[in-house]
Amino acid sequence: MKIRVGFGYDVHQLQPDLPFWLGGIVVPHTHGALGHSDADVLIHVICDALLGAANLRDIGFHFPDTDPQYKGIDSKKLLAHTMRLLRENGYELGNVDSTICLEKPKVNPHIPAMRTALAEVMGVPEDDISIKATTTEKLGFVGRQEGVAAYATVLITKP
Ligand SMILES: Nc1ccn([C@@H]2O[C@H](COP(=O)(O)O)[C@@H](O)[C@H]2O)c(=O)n1
Ligand SMILES: C[C@@]1(CO)OP(=O)(O)OP(=O)(O)OC[C@H]1O
Repeated sequence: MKIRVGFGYDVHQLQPDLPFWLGGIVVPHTHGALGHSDADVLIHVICDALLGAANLRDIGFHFPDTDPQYKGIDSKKLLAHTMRLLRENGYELGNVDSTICLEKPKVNPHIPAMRTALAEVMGVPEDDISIKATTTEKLGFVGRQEGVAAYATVLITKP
């Protein structure tokens, strides 16, 4: 069996009065993430980690932010498409581990709903998706609440 790993990193600005899409759900907050899509930074890093693991370039290659068809798109659709690409190339997901870097709000109460949403889109058990969160102790752009960052690592397998 072939086993490969992939890694993803992404950042989005936070702006007032936008819906805060994160992990496939809307997290109640005064600010939301700004992007060409719905700016779901957690989904974007999972897509990038999956694409990287299969050596299939990155999210901007498959879904360019110059293409109007992706304007405001629900990132769950990008994740579903990424999983199709992965499976077409003979891979299946082993597991995802991820970290959201965000000063406020606390996202811990929302992590179960994010795992449920992502597992459904990806067609995998919830147990295969780990989501963690950390502040940056008020340091940097995350600490100043100017942005949200995320990291993901995935393992994929091919029989
Ligand atoms: N936006 C966040 C940030 C953190 N958490 C949870 O709080 C714990 C402590 O965070 P520190 O940055 O102070 O280490 C962290 O382990 C998370 O469980 C959160 O829910 N939402
Ligand atoms: C998802 C895409 C496409 O709508 O747009 P953004 O929401 O700006 O996200 P980013 O992670 O900057 O890059 C990928 C883009 O191509």
